Amino acid sequence: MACAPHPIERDMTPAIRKALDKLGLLRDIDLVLHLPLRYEDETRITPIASCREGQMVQIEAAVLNSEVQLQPRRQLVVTVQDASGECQLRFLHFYPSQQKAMAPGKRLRIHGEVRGGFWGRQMLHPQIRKAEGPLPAALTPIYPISKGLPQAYLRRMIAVALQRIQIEETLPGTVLALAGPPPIAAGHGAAAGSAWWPLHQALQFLHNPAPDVALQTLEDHSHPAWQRLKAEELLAQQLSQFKVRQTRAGLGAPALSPPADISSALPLHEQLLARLPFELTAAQRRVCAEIAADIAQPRPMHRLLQGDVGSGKTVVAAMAACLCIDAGWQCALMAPTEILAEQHFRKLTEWLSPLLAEREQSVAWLAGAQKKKERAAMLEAVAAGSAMLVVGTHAVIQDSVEFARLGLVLIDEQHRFGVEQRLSLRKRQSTAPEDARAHDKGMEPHMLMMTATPIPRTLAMTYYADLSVSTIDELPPGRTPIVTRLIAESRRDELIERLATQVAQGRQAYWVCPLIEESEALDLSNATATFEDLQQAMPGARIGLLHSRMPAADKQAVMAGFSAGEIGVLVATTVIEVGVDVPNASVMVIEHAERFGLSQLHQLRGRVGRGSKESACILLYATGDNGQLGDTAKERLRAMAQTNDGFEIARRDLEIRGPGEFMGARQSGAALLRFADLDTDQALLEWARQLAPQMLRQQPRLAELHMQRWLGGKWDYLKA
Ligand SMILES: Nc1ncnc2c1ncn2[C@@H]1O[C@H](COP(=O)(O)OP(=O)(O)OP(=O)(O)O)[C@@H](O)[C@H]1O
Repeated sequence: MACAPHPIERDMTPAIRKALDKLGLLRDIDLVLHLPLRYEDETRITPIASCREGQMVQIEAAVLNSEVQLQPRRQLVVTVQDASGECQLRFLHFYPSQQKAMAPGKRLRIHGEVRGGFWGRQMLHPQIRKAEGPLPAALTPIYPISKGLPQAYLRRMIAVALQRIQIEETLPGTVLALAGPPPIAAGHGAAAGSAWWPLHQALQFLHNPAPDVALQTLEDHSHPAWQRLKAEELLAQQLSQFKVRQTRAGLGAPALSPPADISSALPLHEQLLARLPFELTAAQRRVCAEIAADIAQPRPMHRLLQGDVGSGKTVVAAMAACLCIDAGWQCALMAPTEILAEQHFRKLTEWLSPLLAEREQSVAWLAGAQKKKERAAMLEAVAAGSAMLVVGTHAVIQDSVEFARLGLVLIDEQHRFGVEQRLSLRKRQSTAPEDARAHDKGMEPHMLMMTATPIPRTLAMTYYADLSVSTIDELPPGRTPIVTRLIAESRRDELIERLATQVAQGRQAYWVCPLIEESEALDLSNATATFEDLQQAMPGARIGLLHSRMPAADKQAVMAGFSAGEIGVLVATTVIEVGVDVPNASVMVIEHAERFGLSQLHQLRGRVGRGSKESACILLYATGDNGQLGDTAKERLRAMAQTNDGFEIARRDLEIRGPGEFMGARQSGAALLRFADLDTDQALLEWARQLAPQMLRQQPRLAELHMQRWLGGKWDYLKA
């Protein structure tokens, strides 16, 4: 949908444009669907004498006095007065311009939370405006914003968009006429109204609610206007899921079962089993059988393989690749980072290359940083069909890669790839021109996505059309549980001393430095500083440094040195987060652990405890100015120390972060739920589930419009 120029675009700075882009606010419809996080009541003035402690209020008062105090710390203290009394405003950070705006004699409208104090009523960092013009008639919406985008500017943009947009109803007339939203589950807010609110009215209301509304119903999203919006969103998501399902039902896939007249003595997967230095666990055998049965069908498999860190997913992937190759089809494995892809490549080549070589077949490697000549040779082998297994990063799915007969795609850590990349790989079909292979055309490869971050079943079902799930719920034998300890940053020196002793005894350790959002440079300096510190503190040990900006060859060299046991301590940014497998490493130190998400900490911790050695994970945490760690941060870190179970950690992570963040939805662009909540809105979800297939059949135009509206560009993509 083209976007007409916005009337206030002339004041748009590049920073604002960037922020709007980041928030996906490109069309009028995106703006009107960008709903407030909360509201402030600026419609009335409360006399100072009636303000109660803890209340959010707006007062109108004149400045009596304004001074910068230096004790107990530097702050601006402003005393204001109305006809009923006085109040003190305190600002710990302030600009000279603010000081000027609050000079004695100025009349101000002041919005903030009232606190009691030794000197009477106070407000800390209230919002200040000049006392002029009439009071607004509606509550003031506070929107989610991004750096560079002022609230007031966004508010103006949304107001203009609301004025000029024509919103066509997409709920079928019969639905709107017959019944209202399903009742809200007990304990989740007020009951909804009895009829559906028209969409236009619901949007107008949510952007400008009348001041007499019960604020609670806006905050807990139980208001009928919110119900309408959540219903819309869930319907769009269900429509897209059913649509994808419909499309997929019509697709074929190669039935990957071994040919009856197999000439070699043993099928490839049995040869692999015979070569492995270990036996498969019962859980690994079970999931292998599930996958084998599924890819033997002539319709595309769409399966998630989940297993805790270190549960042995790689060998299952290798077994699946063997089945595919035995059936005469190629297999591709894609990993999100070069380190991880490289490690898979090394392992799979070690396991499979000798076996494939006997059949004049090979394993190919494709990555971004690759010599032209090598890449060309690989591409040729892939196109000719002699490279039966292709391993790499997203370079595997570039247009220049043509497979002769792609039968199976394995995606590691699927939630790190965008939905576009996944779909683009799925669309890879046989390009062979010969008639003999004409039947391969129009077929989709089977897909197996692997993850160590288990996705709760209901969530998976809601986000992915007909996804089957295989779970490895058992760790290989002989693992000793990892002991996790929380240590305050103030004890860093003590920790380094102990680590030095352990490294001298032949133990290997990772030392992970935190990711500081939006500042790769800072990340780097952190890791480099730690690297230098450790070098000084442990003159006897070899310390390695690994970060994402290093040239691929250097990364490989460092990883190889660590794998071979030559490097004692590997200082790294989170590039090692997923999948790195060095069984001898037995200590993991995570600096600023409080900045990581739970699943990420679990992934990092999973880099140790892979051998039979006793392993330890040290979560180094920094405390705030007051010497304390915040409650949520503490709760998170304690959860890590309490359990080694990835499923339990995923459950707690989901509780803390909500499904969108948890699924890595920001990057994935998956049909996201911004407003609805899968826990509290189950009745609405059920309603949408029932309506979606019916609407696709009976009102395809409305269904299409509805998806366009909610999913925009993402929907164009899913449709393709
Ligand atoms: N059945 C088994 N018995 C013994 N060792 C095994 C078994 N299966 C796998 N392993 C070994 O366990 C280690 C972990 O396996 P793998 O790297 O496949 O785990 P993963 O599930 O991919 O973990 P992550 O999610 O952390 O990448 C490897 O060194 C692998 O060789």
